[in-house]
Amino acid sequence: MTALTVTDLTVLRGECPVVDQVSLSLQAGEITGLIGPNGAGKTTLLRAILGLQPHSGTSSLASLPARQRARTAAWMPQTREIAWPVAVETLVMLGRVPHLAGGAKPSAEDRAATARALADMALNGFETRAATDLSGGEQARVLIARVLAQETPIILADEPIAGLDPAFQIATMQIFRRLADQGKTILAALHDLGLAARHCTRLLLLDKGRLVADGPPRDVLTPENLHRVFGIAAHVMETEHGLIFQPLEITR
Ligand SMILES: Nc1ncnc2c1ncn2[C@@H]1O[C@H](COP(=O)(O)OP(=O)(O)OP(=O)(O)O)[C@@H](O)[C@H]1O
Repeated sequence: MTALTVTDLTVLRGECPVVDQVSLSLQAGEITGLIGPNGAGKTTLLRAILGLQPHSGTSSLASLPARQRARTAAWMPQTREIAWPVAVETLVMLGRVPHLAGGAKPSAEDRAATARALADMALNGFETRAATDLSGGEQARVLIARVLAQETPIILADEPIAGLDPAFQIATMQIFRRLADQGKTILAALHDLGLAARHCTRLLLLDKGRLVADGPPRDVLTPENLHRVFGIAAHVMETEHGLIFQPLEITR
């Protein structure tokens, strides 16, 4: 089942397209990594897909009314600023806002979804702590928990594992995988090509705003693409643990 359709999406900064006629569709059950070098347009593309960025072309998500969009897609931005010393549980509960009728108090289901999300990110015991007092990685886990609590069919995340230690990076990718196996659709911008290779079912490779490759990780992480787009060579190997990717050297 198609969960998201994007057609000819273009974002201009001045005269210059930073997202250039991107078309794609994502299916339910896919965990897709959006990869590309710094400045390739990953954040801009995700924001345009969500309707947060002026664009031409169409995104099936951007065209939804705001409340329906918030019930359809959860968004984890790259900037992780938590402005207020709000309790962790309260912050995660904010993910339930799209599900509440105006002015309504959280229901038992809202509390259960919040508890599940806190447990998924190993935040039991953190509930009453001020989110601003946590470490950077702990704050990232709180913000992922808020996304999980939203329980939307689609999750868009910009560098969700940046700043997490290796165990939480793997745990987060495994949670995304579990959600995809339940029929949800995950699109995450990722710089760690090793985790992208191992955990994503599909990779979208963006270069200078253009989608230059789209397919299973082994078909996208080719020596040609790695040299042309990232300027690196890497060791890519099928193993019993899945595809292993190790960057080796700069090629230009
Ligand atoms: N507010 C802005 N004004 C002008 N140009 C911008 C603005 N935000 C981003 N850009 C430019 O748009 C291009 C794409 O930026 P974007 O943040 O989407 O890239 P990215 O692939 O997410 O990069 P990174 O991996 O470094 O996070 C870059 O050249 C960037 O300099």
